[in-house]
Amino acid sequence: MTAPAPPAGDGAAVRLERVSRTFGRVTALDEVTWAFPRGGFTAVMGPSGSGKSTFLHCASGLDRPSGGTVRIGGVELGRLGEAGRTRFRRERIGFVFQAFNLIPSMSVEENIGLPLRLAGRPPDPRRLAEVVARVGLTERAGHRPSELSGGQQQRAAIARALITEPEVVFADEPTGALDPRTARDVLRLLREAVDAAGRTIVLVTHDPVAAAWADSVVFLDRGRIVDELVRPTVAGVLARWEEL
Ligand SMILES: Nc1ncnc2c1ncn2[C@@H]1O[C@H](COP(=O)(O)OP(=O)(O)OP(=O)(O)O)[C@@H](O)[C@H]1O
Repeated sequence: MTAPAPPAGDGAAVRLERVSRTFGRVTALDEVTWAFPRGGFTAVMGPSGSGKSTFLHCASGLDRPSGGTVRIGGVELGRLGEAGRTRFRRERIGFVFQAFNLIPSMSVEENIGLPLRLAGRPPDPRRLAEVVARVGLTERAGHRPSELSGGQQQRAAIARALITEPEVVFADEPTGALDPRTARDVLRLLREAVDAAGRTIVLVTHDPVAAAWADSVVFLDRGRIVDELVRPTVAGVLARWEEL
């Protein structure tokens, strides 16, 4: 199945055309064609081994597909060399992982400002303070990640992912290590980034509660997108999940 394709170039933040990834004789992604709308929040779900991580790696330029094309903000990633892709990821894509991946020796504020410093654009202190405040970490700005709770660390990681105003944020099980209440705060932040700032988010998750925060859920099975649920509810996601 294919997405109702938005107009070429503009309506889609991320566009995959017949993207495949094979590992030896295993086909982890099988000609996936999909367009992720700009300013949309999409969850990607599927059983273990269905290809979610492979999808995330190929769609975000962390890995090169065996076939097909990925375009982000109109740039075809396959045309960039290794160094070009690294730079593109750093400057135009945000990542949030289950394990937070903050740098232990840096303060919260330094971690959040890091992508801008790496891009040679030292953060304006006022804007940095605003971003820190938006994720509720003003009191913790000078602390090290180890001094923060898991939820606070993930909020810092989200601020770090958003600070470059990326084309798209890829979040890989961002609530996997959090209790349900803390998870809800993190999901609310992602939702706000879409609703208030127009960001585009692709969330890979096993969790129907997390998926129900998205505008739509796409289901992967054996390396293919097999269904989409628009305006998902937890019950709706669970019902569809049962059928996979
Ligand atoms: N580096 C690799 N080498 C060989 N096979 C791989 C590699 N990465 C993934 N695969 C295979 O590709 C398929 C899809 O794996 P993938 O990790 O993308 O699934 P997933 O949906 O993310 O699974 P999970 O939910 O368990 O993390 C599986 O059959 C997996 O064994």
